[in-house]
Amino acid sequence: MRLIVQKFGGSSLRDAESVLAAARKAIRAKHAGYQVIMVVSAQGTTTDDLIAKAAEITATPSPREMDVLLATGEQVSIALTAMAIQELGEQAISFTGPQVGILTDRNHRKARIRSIDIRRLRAALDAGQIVVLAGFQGMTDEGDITTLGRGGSDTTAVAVAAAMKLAGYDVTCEIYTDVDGVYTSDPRLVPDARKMDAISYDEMLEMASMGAGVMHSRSIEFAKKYDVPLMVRNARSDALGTWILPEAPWMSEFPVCGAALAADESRLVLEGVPDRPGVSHRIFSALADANIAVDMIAQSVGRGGRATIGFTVLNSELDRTRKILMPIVAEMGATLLESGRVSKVSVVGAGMRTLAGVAERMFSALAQAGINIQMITTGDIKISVLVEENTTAEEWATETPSEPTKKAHLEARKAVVGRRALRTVHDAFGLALPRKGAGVPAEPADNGFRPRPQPMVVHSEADHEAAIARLAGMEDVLVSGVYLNTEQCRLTIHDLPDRPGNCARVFTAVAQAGILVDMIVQNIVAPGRAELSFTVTRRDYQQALHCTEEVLRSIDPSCRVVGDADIAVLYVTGVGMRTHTGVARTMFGALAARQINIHMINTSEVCVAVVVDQERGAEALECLREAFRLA
Ligand SMILES: Nc1ncnc2c1ncn2[C@@H]1O[C@H](COP(=O)(O)OP(=O)(O)O)[C@@H](O)[C@H]1O
Ligand SMILES: N[C@@H](CC(=O)OP(=O)(O)O)C(=O)O
Repeated sequence: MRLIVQKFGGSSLRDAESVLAAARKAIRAKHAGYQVIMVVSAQGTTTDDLIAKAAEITATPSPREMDVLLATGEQVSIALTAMAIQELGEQAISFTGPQVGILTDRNHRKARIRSIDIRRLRAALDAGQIVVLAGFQGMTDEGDITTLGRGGSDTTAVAVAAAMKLAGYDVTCEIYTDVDGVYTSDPRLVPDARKMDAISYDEMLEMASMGAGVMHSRSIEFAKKYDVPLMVRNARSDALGTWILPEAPWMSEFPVCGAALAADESRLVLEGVPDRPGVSHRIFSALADANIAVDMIAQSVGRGGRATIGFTVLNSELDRTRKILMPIVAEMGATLLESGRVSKVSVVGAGMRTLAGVAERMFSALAQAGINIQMITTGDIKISVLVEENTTAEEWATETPSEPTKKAHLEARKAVVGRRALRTVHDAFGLALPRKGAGVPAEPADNGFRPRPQPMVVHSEADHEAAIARLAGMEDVLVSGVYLNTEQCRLTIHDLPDRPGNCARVFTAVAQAGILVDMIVQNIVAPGRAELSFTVTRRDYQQALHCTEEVLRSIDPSCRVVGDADIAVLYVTGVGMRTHTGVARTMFGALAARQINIHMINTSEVCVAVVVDQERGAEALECLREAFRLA
């Protein structure tokens, strides 16, 4: 049986008229021959309003009671939506998450789904009902209500779609929102952003985790893991939206497919950390134990037995992070420093793996716009930079919109430097121009429904079986591989003056020599001085050293580059690598247990990479395979 799961976000359920419009879409799908499950969020800004109500009572609400409170928003929506469908003459039934057995762990406010019991959903569908299910919520084994983290209704929708797919349904999942699809950047912040026709799971995963709030990143993990056909589209039109697909060859033709801004992170710097095995593990496992996801990590190359580690966490986790790290920092004889407000701007694209010059283009554009970069990290298919927000309250006060707006969108508007940086990189990569995948005029809607283009990656039977076996722990992390690369060499520039344009000059010189740079880590290690490390292939090593030395002479003769040809890079790949705090913990823990020192770290949603001494590379590979139970 063909089943469609339609998720409607709060922005598409603001008022009675939009609830009725959503109901009509579901009815139309049913009349087109589909069974329909609607997953709905709380109306408009309800969740923000509920959080504000709690804040009027207490600054430290109990997480359990917060979940009881927040889950009410979605309960209002399911009842109203079911009534709307009935009013329009169709049968509908509403369910909360607990009513259909959405079981989660006990992490209130950011619970992860463990399993879904689809029996009640199936019975209602078989009885001809349109099912209206509350997004964002579940319950623990003990029957306590939990919520899945902000934006979590997307995850409910895709998880339900995945569960139904594994039960044999032919499923498509549509995410209805207030824009036409996934754009090259947030269209509220970049007016000339373009709608994409398709984007790969990995690209969307990185975009979402880098701040593209149109999708909840964990929902993409499910879609990728269970190969759920997924389209983001507009609740107010029939135009085809954006397919989220397995990667297709044409996607690598462009170095960058999109750019994103995150304005809700804080940067912390640990200075004078002992440079020895186990230290990263000690720090990041303490945060992982408290379920704090660390975003960018830039660990500088140690000097004199001490290293600097810079990293970012969500603003909402700052106090907890500080509290956890204080005793550890004191014990290590290190110092914990905090930056002021920062914004993170990232570019994402599958083509980055093979096309040279992406870093150069990004950094040059920012330098030309006079924007200084505080920190840089790269992933397999993304580059992120951190910029300082030095704006005054008056600068952003004028930006406050008149209509009720989600707090997350207001935060992004306050990021004056971040927005300027976002537009700058969007322009630098020509993302506003028509191109394959983002520029073909919208096709006429085919009654609003259209099967997904053929997946370009064929999944083996074994993958399928493995996926089914994992349904019991639906949101358990899926580490798919560990790889060793001994063909990379590292270059480190010490004491690079921290001024706009210096990174750009280094990477321009390297790109002009046609050299592809892999990992990049930049960190401010002393006032006014940055440390910049990057890796290139062995073949390009001598030439990269030579051009870097040359360009440094013109930047500042006192700074120098040090090369290391005896390194090994280890990559752990999969989905949800960053948000599942346990991945970094397992990885750093396994290396620490073998006394293998980590020289560089890079994290992204699809890959965690570390640099170790080459002579320990094979051993590190073996111990990580063991740690992640990979044959
Ligand atoms: N790359 C992007 N493409 C489209 N929209 C984006 C992107 N990045 C951020 N957004 C923002 O996401 C918003 C939709 O998310 P949200 O307001 O949470 O909707 P919903 O209530 O439907 O979940 C859009 O209005 C847009 O401003
Ligand atoms: N209502 C929840 C869950 C959600 O997913 O909402 P939306 O689909 O409107 O982003 C929130 O605001 O976080």
